Amino acid sequence: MIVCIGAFDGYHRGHFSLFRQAREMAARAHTEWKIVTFSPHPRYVLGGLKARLFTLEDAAFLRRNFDIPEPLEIPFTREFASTEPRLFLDELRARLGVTGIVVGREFRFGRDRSGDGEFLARYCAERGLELALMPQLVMDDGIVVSSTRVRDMVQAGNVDQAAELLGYPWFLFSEVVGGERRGRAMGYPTANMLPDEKKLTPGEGVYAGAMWHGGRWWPAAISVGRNPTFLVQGSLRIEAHVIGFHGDLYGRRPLLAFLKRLRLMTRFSGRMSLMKQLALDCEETRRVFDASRPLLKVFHCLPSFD
Ligand SMILES: Cc1cc2nc3c(=O)[nH]c(=O)nc-3n(C[C@H](O)[C@H](O)[C@H](O)COP(=O)(O)O)c2cc1C
Ligand SMILES: Nc1ncnc2c1ncn2[C@@H]1O[C@H](COP(=O)(O)OP(=O)(O)O)[C@@H](O)[C@H]1O
Repeated sequence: MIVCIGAFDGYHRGHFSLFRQAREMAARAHTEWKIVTFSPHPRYVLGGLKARLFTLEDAAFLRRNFDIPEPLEIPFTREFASTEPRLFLDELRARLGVTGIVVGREFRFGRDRSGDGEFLARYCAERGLELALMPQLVMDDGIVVSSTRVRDMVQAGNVDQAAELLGYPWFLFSEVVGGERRGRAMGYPTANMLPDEKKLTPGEGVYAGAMWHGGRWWPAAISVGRNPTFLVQGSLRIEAHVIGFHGDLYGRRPLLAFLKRLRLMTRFSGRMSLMKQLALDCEETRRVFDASRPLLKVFHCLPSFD
């Protein structure tokens, strides 16, 4: 068994290069490969990580889509974090029959983060295990691909940049719940997406996006904000006007993909000026949606209903 060890908050282009390597090593050795990961996310337990890029449901969808085998999820606690690296690997070998290891070069694990590349090289050489220490992937513009970087981009509203690092648009699955029913009266009904507190929220603003519903993609103009035109201290909401759609979404759990931020949230003088702007937002959303069709094709394993 070839194991690919890491924290994995969803999967980005850097992870995919690790998986390619693991797949190749497994094929050469006529064996299988598997991700070994930790749950909850180590940085959530040790501090620093408040919200994830992707929920466990999102990650399961990504694995189906990208043909990634079911991972081994090791319960992560503070005690576990101080396991001797050698002990951790001895147990993993006994459990899975490990013949090779693939990790990112910057990966550290175990007591005092002493399980580093140097340790792994020694451990593997002494036991005849194959080891691949993969360098961090760097984009053409010099940006280093990492989950932290993608999280920062999504939180800053730079979802188009995030998509470049991920290899697919950042998305969420969430239940559609009722709102104040103002949208319909303006001619722009919006599906209110129930936020998941474990998942991060994109920066406030208006986005061009796409919703997968009823077996097809729809262009969706998305608002992430507190409805400042109508409310003084509204709560943060994610809502999507699905362009060209007429029907009921309450109680559904569609996938909403974020393609590009179009503008910041604005407090308009009234509903007429907001409606004028919404028409422009929808026009721009259609344009971005049409240009993003190749990116959406990356998702080829979508549910036929939701
Ligand atoms: C594409 C889009 C852009 C929006 N932009 C703004 C905005 O700039 N300012 C604002 O106050 N509300 C904005 N909204 C939110 C509307 O105020 C909100 O959809 C409306 O109040 C309906 O609320 P309801 O779902 O509770 O009926 C936007 C909504 C959409 C779909
Ligand atoms: N094109 C559309 N985009 C989004 N939701 C739509 C659309 N057409 C119909 N709907 C339905 O209308 C609801 C939103 O209407 P809206 O008046 O904004 O009500 P609410 O305030 O309850 O969200 C959605 O949840 C969905 O069921």
